[in-house]
Amino acid sequence: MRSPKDFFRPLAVGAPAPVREVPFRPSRMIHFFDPGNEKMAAKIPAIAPTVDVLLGNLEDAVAADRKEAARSGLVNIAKTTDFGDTQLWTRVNSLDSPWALDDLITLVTEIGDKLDVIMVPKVEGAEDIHYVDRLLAQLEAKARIERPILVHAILETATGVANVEEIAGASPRMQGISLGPADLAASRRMKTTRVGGGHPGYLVREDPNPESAAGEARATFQQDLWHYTIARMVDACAAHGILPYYGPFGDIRDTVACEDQFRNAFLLGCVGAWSLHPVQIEIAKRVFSPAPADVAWARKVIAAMGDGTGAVMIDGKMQDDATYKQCQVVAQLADALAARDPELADAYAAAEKE
Ligand SMILES: CC(=O)SCCNC(=O)CCNC(=O)[C@H](O)C(C)(C)COP(=O)(O)OP(=O)(O)OC[C@H]1O[C@@H](n2cnc3c(N)ncnc32)[C@H](O)[C@@H]1OP(=O)(O)O
Ligand SMILES: CC(=O)C(=O)O
Ligand SMILES: [Mg+2]
Repeated sequence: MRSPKDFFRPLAVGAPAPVREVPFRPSRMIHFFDPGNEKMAAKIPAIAPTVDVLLGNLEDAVAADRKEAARSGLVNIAKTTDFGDTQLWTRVNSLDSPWALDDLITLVTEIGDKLDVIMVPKVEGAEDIHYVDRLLAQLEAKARIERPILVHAILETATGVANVEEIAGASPRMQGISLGPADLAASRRMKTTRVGGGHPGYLVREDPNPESAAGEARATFQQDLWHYTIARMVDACAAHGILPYYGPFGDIRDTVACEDQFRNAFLLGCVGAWSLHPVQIEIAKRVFSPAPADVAWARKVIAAMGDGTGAVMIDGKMQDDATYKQCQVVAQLADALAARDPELADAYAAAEKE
């Protein structure tokens, strides 16, 4: 294990210095597209200003015989598109695949200056991040990249979940972690056949009422299959100063359940989710932007609390140091999003005047 003193030393001569803090950049939706699919790729310049992150996907959902087309398509799009202040990420193939090495070599040397984050699938432990970390440093040095490319891990194997804390802290490059519910379900041998979301069979049932007739219907309540993993991922990320994300919701037509799943993740601490289809962009934007009324309330509490100590009553609710800190989380997120999103800035300003 490296000495803590060496943690922030570049891993190759000529590589840029690692970041000491992960910059918070809005990333409410990570919009996936297949760069080798001409129809999808043609839409990217128009989609770019509407999303926080565009991600050129090279892994699952790209057929084996289209891997090279996806890789070269991404190089071409990155070189020819003006992304404004929208981030460009990629998801490379898994480290045990025949494509991962060429993905990393090609992308960093050709478009490394355009890439903000590389998402690594099926990360199982710190050793996977260490491998990518050193290789990226060598490639950055070779390509004379001036700022480090960050790394995002997908949590999608049982072993990865067991090691999530060490993954989160494996490198100063670690930007965040996304839940990968589809591969994780397979890895855990769950008996689902979906990409994220709930399942009607995973439920609790109210107790029988001894006063009622036998056979009377008893209410059931569907439970969240992902609660444990998301909460664990959020804690690991918060402990290491990196960002947690819900991943994909595969039932594209069920926009209501998608919104619910995204909101559960938002309330538990996630900063964004993946959009697989254009219809999911607005859902993520709505859910991962704090509601104007909540922001106005947070600012009211902060103003009333002064230095944050003591206890006060506001509208019948006790406020103290801990609610003050929660309100700061909401207000700081709102400030960061409003700086990027003028419509949201207007909505926040209007709510404060009410
Ligand atoms: C478990 C995981 O790993 S999840 C991550 C991997 N999966 C992905 O990345 C999937 C990305 N999304 C997709 O491939 C597609 O959205 C699909 C296959 C789910 C649905 O695609 P379609 O059947 O074409 O959907 P639909 O007909 O509604 O598309 C409408 C239009 O939006 C376009 N479109 C669909 N998805 C996207 C996208 N993600 N980005 C940009 N444009 C898109 C389509 O090309 C189509 O264009 P057209 O009107 O010019 O024909
Ligand atoms: C996100 C992803 O890759 C999965 O759910 O498997
Ligand atoms: Mg997966």
